[in-house]
Amino acid sequence: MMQRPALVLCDLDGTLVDSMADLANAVDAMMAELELPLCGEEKVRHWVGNGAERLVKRALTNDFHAEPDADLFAKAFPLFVTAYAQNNGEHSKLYDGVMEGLLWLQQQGFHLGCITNKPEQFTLPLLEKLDIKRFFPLVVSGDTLPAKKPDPLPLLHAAQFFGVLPADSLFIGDSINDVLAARAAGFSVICVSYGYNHGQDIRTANPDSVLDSLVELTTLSFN
Ligand SMILES: O=C(O)COP(=O)(O)O
Ligand SMILES: [Mg+2]
Repeated sequence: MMQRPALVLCDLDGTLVDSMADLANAVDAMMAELELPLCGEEKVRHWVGNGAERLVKRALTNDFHAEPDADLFAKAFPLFVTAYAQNNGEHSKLYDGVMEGLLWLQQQGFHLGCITNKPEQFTLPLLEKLDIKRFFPLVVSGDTLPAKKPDPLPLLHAAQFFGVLPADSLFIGDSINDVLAARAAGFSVICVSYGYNHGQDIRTANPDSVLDSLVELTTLSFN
């Protein structure tokens, strides 16, 4: 049984929102403009999770870790930003159970925040469009602070913002980056089974618990 948290932070892409179609379309709009081979949703799905710059680098190199030519990246990145600014939210939707889960978290009286590696210019319109911005008094995006997940900084910042100890805090995410950030920050961590974890089963990252839907939050019992 998990200790009752005072603060619950939620990841965005792959946890609350299925944003894959829009992300993949924006990546492929960039690739098309560069006259490079299109990537498609299946590859892009495995590349999401470390922010927009890393996503673009993975697309340009067709590799998870490689660095593209600096001039190519400098040309490509603004193309991605323009394309995603245009289609952000077009085909993105909340996963089943998210609204019920968020309403329950709110009813419990937990402090709530959203911590994403997505750049702020995309995060805020997407939260607004899907009508979930209202749940989160604090939103920390990938470029809000000097470091993003898997660095613990955004989580520690949120704990400090609300005046809550990390030991009384819970992170809900979908990827190894979320688990690593939560562990480094001293948070508990619950993961969803359906998100984007670079093609790996999130159970291999050993979160405290795995849920198939956020509606299952309503059945958790806390100490
Ligand atoms: O933009 C990304 O790489 C993923 O964002 P997330 O942290 O909301 O999953
Ligand atoms: Mg995610």
